[in-house]
Amino acid sequence: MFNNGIVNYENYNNVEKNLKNVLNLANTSQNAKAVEEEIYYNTAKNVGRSLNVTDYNSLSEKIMELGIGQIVITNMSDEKVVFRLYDCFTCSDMENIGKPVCYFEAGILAGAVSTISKQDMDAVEVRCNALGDSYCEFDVTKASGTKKSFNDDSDGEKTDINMLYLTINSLKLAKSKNQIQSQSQRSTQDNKKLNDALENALEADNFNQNIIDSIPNYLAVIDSSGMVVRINKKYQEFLSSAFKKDTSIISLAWESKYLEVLATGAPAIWQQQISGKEHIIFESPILEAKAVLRQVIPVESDFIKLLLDKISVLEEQIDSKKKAGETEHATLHDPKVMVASAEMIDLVNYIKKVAKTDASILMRGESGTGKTMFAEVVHQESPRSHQPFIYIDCTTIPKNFFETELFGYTPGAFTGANKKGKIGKLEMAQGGTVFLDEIAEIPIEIQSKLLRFLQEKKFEKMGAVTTQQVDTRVIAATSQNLEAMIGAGLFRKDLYYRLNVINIVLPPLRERSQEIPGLAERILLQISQETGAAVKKIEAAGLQELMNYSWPGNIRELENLIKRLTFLVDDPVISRAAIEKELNTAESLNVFAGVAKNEIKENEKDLIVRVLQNCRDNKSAAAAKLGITRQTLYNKIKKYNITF
Ligand SMILES: Nc1ncnc2c1ncn2[C@@H]1O[C@H](COP(=O)(O)OP(=O)(O)OP(=O)(O)O)[C@@H](O)[C@H]1O
Repeated sequence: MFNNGIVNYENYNNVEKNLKNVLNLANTSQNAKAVEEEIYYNTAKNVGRSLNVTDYNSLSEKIMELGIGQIVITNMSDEKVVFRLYDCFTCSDMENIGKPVCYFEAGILAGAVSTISKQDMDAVEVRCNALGDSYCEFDVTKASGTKKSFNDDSDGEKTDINMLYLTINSLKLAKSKNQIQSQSQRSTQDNKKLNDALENALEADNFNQNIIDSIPNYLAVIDSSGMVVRINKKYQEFLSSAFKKDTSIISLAWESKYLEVLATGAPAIWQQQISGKEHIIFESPILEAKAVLRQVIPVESDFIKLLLDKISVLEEQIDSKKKAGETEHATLHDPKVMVASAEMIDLVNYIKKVAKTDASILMRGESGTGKTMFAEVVHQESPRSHQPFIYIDCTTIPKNFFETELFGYTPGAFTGANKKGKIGKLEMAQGGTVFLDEIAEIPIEIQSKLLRFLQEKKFEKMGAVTTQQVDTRVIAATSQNLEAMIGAGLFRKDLYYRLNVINIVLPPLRERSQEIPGLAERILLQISQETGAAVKKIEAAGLQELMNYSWPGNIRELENLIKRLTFLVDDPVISRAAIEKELNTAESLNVFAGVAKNEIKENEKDLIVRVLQNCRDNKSAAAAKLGITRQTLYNKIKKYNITF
């Protein structure tokens, strides 16, 4: 037993012993490490089963979604499936240690293939980064019956699944924490995803006390005032006296970073010696509940040692990059694409991975954040890159023309139709990619036809009696709130789910202001390459000014502003004063208006309000600056319920 926050490691061993007993493995001839690997393997196998994947495509997507890596099947028969796993979650950063270590991944694949093939399968890892290979390879074959699993025990299975999900989520959080240079640079999008994942894992079981009790880590929930409002059995066992709900962490003498975690929304992870043994303390936010989930994980198992090794490798990498003062770039085929923050590098690496699949993609983000540019990146990075990429701006197609634009028509399909008929854009892009920009504009009647195309790759031209099949990948983009449109009956839910197989959210520039210096530098370089003039620089205080600005027009607006400044400023260095002036003057509003004219989208209301304020509510002046008619401005004021 312990006090002053000192954890007695013996109890963790007891928990582990119990687990081993459940598995009936403790008395076998296998050594302790093998037993532990077996536990993780079997636990992961049950998770693999519970993924309920029905085919290898969905398995591939699921593996990617869980952040485990990217699988490729290299051999498949009734007896055996061989998987290669790239970017393996466990071992991708490891050096050769002479033995395979990915029993986690092996278990997940074994479980998932068991579900798909409807027979019990086991996986053996034959290649691994930890064996000196550059990827992992798993042979998944019919189970011999020697390995144990929890299949017959549904409660056990559920418990394992929760344990594994929590562990995976913890690892992901720990990993991402260490991959990012500072908390301030941390992507809100990532934070949200990770937080959601954790919350889902918890909420799925209503944070049931039985479940937290079954987790062999010490677990507690701390509320925003520092009260420990929940604690699991394992943790309780370490306290010198019985735990009473709502005890403050100070009185328990726990070192906690709950205040920092709640303030930043980012998890805190550190290592601490407790009772002479190393432990990982991991505190992550449960934002909805304004609470912090604290886990104490003994650093005794090989599993945690592997994690720590990985963390230190990542830390070293980050340090050396910082020292070198480099900005890491994800290499892309298109040199125009600028990626200048850790967050965007992660996103680009993800885009490169999903590009290799055929799944539909939904790009989301405000106008000017790069949806079109990154849709092209997906195409260029995909095996379809030598086939057409066709851009369709759905805002420019009249309602009645959507069907013929997308699907085409046969000769004489309607009065006035072209005698030769018309090939639709989906057919034109055969073998390639169609990018549907502002998909929310597609009328609901056409949405069902598009849905069928996404499901079956089949459609009928207008007026046709035969069905056609074409192999075209669809990428869609929207700056609209599709969920609200579904609620209003304007967008089909099934189409939304179908498109949303892969969801890429491009954050607005104001949320990635640390990218601005890098972006500005590259824009200046690009201008110099285009004009042949010397590359200009921006004064440091000027960059700060750019970083503080809210960029309603995002990167497009930044590009326009910098282009304008390079023409206006003769000096080789663009000063803060020039930037300030440009951001504030009527000219900058005109640039802004140039942006606005093309971008009457989600941030339109904000834009109109700002321009109206700048024009002191003079609607004629505001309409002129926005590049729209007075009547259109009135319509929009009414539409958005703008009051003065
Ligand atoms: N990462 C980037 N690197 C370089 N240029 C970029 C980047 N992201 C966006 N841009 C540039 O910003 C401008 C706007 O990008 P893009 O047209 O792709 O945005 P969008 O989200 O599709 O906008 P809209 O919704 O208005 O169609 C383009 O000129 C594009 O080249």
